[in-house]
Amino acid sequence: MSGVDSGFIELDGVEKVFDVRRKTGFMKRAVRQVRAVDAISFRVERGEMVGYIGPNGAGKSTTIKMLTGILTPSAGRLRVAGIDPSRERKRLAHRIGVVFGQRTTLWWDLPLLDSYRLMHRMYRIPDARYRENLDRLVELLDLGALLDVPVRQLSLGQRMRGDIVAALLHDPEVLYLDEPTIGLDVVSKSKVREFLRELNAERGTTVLLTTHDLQDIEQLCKRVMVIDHGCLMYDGPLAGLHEAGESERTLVVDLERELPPIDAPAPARVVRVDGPRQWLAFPAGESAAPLVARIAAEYPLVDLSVREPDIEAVIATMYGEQAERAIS
Ligand SMILES: Nc1ncnc2c1ncn2[C@@H]1O[C@H](COP(=O)(O)OP(=O)(O)OP(=O)(O)O)[C@@H](O)[C@H]1O
Repeated sequence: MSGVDSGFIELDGVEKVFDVRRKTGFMKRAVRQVRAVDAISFRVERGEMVGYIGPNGAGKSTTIKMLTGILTPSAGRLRVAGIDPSRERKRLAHRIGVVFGQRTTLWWDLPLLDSYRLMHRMYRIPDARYRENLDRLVELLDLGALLDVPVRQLSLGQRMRGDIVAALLHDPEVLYLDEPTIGLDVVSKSKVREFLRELNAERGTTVLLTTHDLQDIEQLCKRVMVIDHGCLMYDGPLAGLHEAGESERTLVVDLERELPPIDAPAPARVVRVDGPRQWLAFPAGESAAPLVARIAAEYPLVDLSVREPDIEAVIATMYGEQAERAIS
């Protein structure tokens, strides 16, 4: 695939409409159409790591299913590495890896290693490459001690790391991750994120990441796309999304003792005080560092943490603003 403005993943006016049949009476059925993806166009270049986010039912999974060839678009043009996924699903399967956070592609009753052996054969991975990839991935994801454990006995975080290895054994050029950190504890989340960063930096793997956790995006993706009601609402850096959504992060500060509200530089401000604990809201697009430095210098600080806004709230604000602009 060549061409100056051709991306590695390309969508042009892609749509997916589902016919949903509903029983309305004896022998009567009504057909309702659900437009899950509505004329979406974007390009992702080779080696990019992009967040694909949106509220429940927005159309994320439907897009990923079209990108893997599981679903055929109702309209539009879609290419991954120059391949039309729904026409050449098998050929594409050798070039992509998929991880669904909520489901496993591993065999539930088999030890991890047996699942990997099956993938070795299924993907016809050359022996030397399989061995090399397995050794490297197992080491990077710290799974050495778990290879003989049946998948059903693994914790969620271990299973997720096991799934990531499975998705990468055949050296895919592109990896789709659907909620890869959902339900994981802080340590497992950071292991998965660190691994993905390294994979992208060292191997140049193109990554499309679906998540409800804005920290996944913040720590991994320079670019984020927001989809809602099947439409692409935003495509740009995360900071821009925060500006568009005017979202705020919260700095939770624990002081040595109860004190009057902290005198914070605007637009940061105290939004709640409870004994020695105070909550300060500040624009999510800005760094917390200057605010933290000032508080640390002027107040008897014991501890602090930063809370992220949730995606639903950011998108709801974006929507509210668009609706207001449309009315005025
Ligand atoms: N096979 C199907 N038949 C009918 N409607 C469907 C089908 N698959 C998805 N939909 C509908 O299409 C819309 C988009 O669903 P999709 O699963 O792509 O959303 P999502 O963004 O992945 O949501 P979530 O975050 O909840 O996984 C929803 O309204 C959903 O009910």
